[in-house]
Amino acid sequence: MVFARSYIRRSRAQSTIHHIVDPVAAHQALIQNADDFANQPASIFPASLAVWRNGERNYNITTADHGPHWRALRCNLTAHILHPSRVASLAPLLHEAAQDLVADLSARASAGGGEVAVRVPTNTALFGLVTLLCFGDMVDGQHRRAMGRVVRDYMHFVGELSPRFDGSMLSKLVNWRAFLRISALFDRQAELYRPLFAARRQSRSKVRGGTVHPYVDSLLDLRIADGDVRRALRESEMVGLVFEFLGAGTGTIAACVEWTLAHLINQPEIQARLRREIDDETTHGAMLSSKSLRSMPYLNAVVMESLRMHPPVCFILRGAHGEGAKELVGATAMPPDGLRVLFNLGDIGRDKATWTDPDEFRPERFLAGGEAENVGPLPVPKEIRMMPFGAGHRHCPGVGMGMMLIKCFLATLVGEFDWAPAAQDCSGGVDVTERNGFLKLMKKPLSARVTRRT
Ligand code: HEM
Repeated sequence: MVFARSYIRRSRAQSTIHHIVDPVAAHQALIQNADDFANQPASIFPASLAVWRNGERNYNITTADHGPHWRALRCNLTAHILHPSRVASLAPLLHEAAQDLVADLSARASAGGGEVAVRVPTNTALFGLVTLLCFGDMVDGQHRRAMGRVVRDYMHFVGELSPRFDGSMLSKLVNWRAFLRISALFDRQAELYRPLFAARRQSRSKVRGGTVHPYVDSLLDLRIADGDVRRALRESEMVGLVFEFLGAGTGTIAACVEWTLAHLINQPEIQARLRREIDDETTHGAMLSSKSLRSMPYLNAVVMESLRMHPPVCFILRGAHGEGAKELVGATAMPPDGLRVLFNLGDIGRDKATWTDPDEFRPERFLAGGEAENVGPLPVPKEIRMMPFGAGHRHCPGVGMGMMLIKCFLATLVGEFDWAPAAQDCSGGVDVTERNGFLKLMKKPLSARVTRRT
């Protein structure tokens, strides 16, 4: 009986989630008390799903505890594929992927009377690019589509499950079907990636004349400390890391592109101003270098405003320890696994005390003289005003590549097409209602009327 009562108390404390919805509290937690807020809670979804059936933990960077193992994995990513010099040299590949998307949208528009759905083709183009960055050019179309389906289904099921899952045992039992489905997807990814690991182990042929250094090569070469020895990564660890890479670099960017186009359709004067900047920077259809993409202030302002209003990752969940954390969230006890603290990135970006008319899409606020002139994609140590890429020790390592991809795709799409509402949206404008799941997506996926510019 005593055991039962203490178990109930413990599981209640563990399933309580403390919500942080304003930038000041987020700053106190993630910057001022960064060490206390450096982990994901061990027991909660999706970390709990990271345990394979054989009991081996499927660590990736997101689920690894703050410490030497996490540092080694994260440094491997940032020192190789995400190193700023490598990212800058990828401009031709990004241009190629964006041009493939233009061709795909043109074909779809011709077949669809001038109207296109944006989400699926954008995701497809991005997935092709991240697959190339991950494995090189040995993945054929069929294999790539199968991998894309697994990533998409995973995000769908996790998005469905997240709102009704609180990490408790009861919740696991109630949702056992969803757990089995997700577990089957883990098995499927392993099946799909293993032959590619083997092929890359056998031959390290140059990819695109040496411009691309596949992520998987760096994983094969990596040696991590394990007790007294240094060892190679296990295949199951590589599967988790590859899956993280493919997922992180696709849906988030596609979501931001879709949200931004929706606002540009609703506010044609902003679309026209952005197009003028693009036309001034490049001749029609020519490649934009990474330097050009960085030096277009209005493009940057449009992307920042979109990320402020609709951060593609809706929430960050942290497992917090320490007295500072307890005080900050007003908890009376510290559960053995730590406190669960959820940061709502959407609410933080629309905080009324921080932003003027936060629900208005107004890119000008990010230009010189605007209220957010100095705000960048990552918070500065002094304050947080928005945090679409997170903050603190675990901020997104893909911020540089993410910003460059979003800008490249948007500049290409706005330079190549005029964007107008689809027939169904002509009177009321595009509906920008949000749906929070694994990602913050448009509740009604964007369809638009596109006209190719000549
Ligand atoms: C628009 C694009 C992207 C957005 C909005 C985004 C957003 C985020 C956010 C909010 C986090 C959690 C940060 C935190 O806990 O403080 C995160 C983590 C992460 N992101 Fe991104 N991300 C994007 C693109 C990318 C790309 C392109 C990659 C790599 C290819 C990437 C890899 C990761 C990884 C590995 C983590 C885990 C970091 C850790 O726990 O140490 N992301 N991202």
